[in-house]
Amino acid sequence: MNIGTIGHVDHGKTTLTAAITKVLHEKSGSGKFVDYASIDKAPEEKARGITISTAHVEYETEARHYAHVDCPGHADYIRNMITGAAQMDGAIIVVSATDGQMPQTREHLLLARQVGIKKLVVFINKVDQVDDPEMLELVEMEMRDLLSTYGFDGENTPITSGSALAALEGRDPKIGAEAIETLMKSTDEWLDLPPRDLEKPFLMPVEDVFSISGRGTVVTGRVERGTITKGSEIEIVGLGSSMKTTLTGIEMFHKELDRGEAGDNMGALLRGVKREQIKRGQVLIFPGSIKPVKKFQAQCYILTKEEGGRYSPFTSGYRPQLFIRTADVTVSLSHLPGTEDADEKMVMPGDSIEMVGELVHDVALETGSRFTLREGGKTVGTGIVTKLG
Ligand SMILES: Nc1nc2c(ncn2[C@@H]2O[C@H](COP(=O)(O)OP(=O)(O)OP(=O)(O)O)[C@@H](O)[C@H]2O)c(=O)[nH]1
Ligand SMILES: [Mg+2]
Repeated sequence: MNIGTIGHVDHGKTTLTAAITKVLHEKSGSGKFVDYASIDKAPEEKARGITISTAHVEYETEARHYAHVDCPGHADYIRNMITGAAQMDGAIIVVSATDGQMPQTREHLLLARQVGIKKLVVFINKVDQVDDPEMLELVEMEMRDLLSTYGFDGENTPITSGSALAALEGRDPKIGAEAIETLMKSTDEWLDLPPRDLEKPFLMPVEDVFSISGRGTVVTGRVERGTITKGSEIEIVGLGSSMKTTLTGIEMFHKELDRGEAGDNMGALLRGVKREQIKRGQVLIFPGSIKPVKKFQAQCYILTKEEGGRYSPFTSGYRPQLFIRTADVTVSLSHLPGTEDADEKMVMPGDSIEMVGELVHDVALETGSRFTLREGGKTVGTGIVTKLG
């Protein structure tokens, strides 16, 4: 399962990450201890044209194997969560007992919600610095309220209090190692495993279309999710046209097969479809599983000029190209309904902002779909769909 630490700057995300690897390693001998310094000098990676620093560590409880992401700074969290550079199926939100919730606590919760994280666990950190038990209760109560405000189950979300630093330094086991064990037990029990790609409805983006004489039309692409068998009904949607047909053949590496699945590069032979009726950018799907749309809302991150993005701000009506899977369609971006001074309000490079998008052709989008915005051959932003229509 993919998880990560999120929360306000300095609240102890990296210390906690190191502490988890230490406590779990010492408890069972599995995994390996990754110290603070090696997590904090996170390597850079490139996702959707944006450079992000993310540290990946792995550890194991009795129940699960976790791949865990920790980012060095707030901007990296924003970019990571919007681009999905490192996916999180669940998260540990870290909040310092000395400060309580802070602006980035709220911002990360909102983003977590928008990227489709359904459940979180809470770690109230630095309890070694708080003597007043009422203070802890207050932080906990406020966190429950805040979780509910952002659409999580505030009432039942497990909250663990402890000290990541004590655990890392091997002292005060009650607030140290034992608290980490309680926290990990709560992640095992509360966070749900995501559905595997294979279990989702079939989807394959159209990369190329060929006409093979005597056989018909073949579409090539990489299956994004689900499985498909020869003879299945499928639907081809997006870019202004949609139709149903039968998949009469599956070909991989010049071999005829009966079945294809997520990750496969395949050629799909389609019954009664002409080459001109299909184009790159459409998707083959399990019939009815996605309705293509023109209008949507999305949380967008606009690159700074240092990141290779725009030098200047833009206003409502800005029209970059939206790239998703193999599709490339012009989109008009505007502020959400009800935004004050929506006509003049500027979006600056470096902003993370929710906007309305209107595409010139419909595209197979879902909440959680990720896309890139480009202009004049360079990436200017990235986004994740939060709402359709
Ligand atoms: N007293 C005390 N200090 C802690 C505890 N956990 C972390 N700290 C200290 O708090 C500071 C920030 O910890 P980090 O783990 O770097 O915090 P972070 O959330 O990763 O910070 P950023 O990545 O910069 O957002 C460091 O000086 C830690 O040693 C704790 O349980 N008790
Ligand atoms: Mg950190």
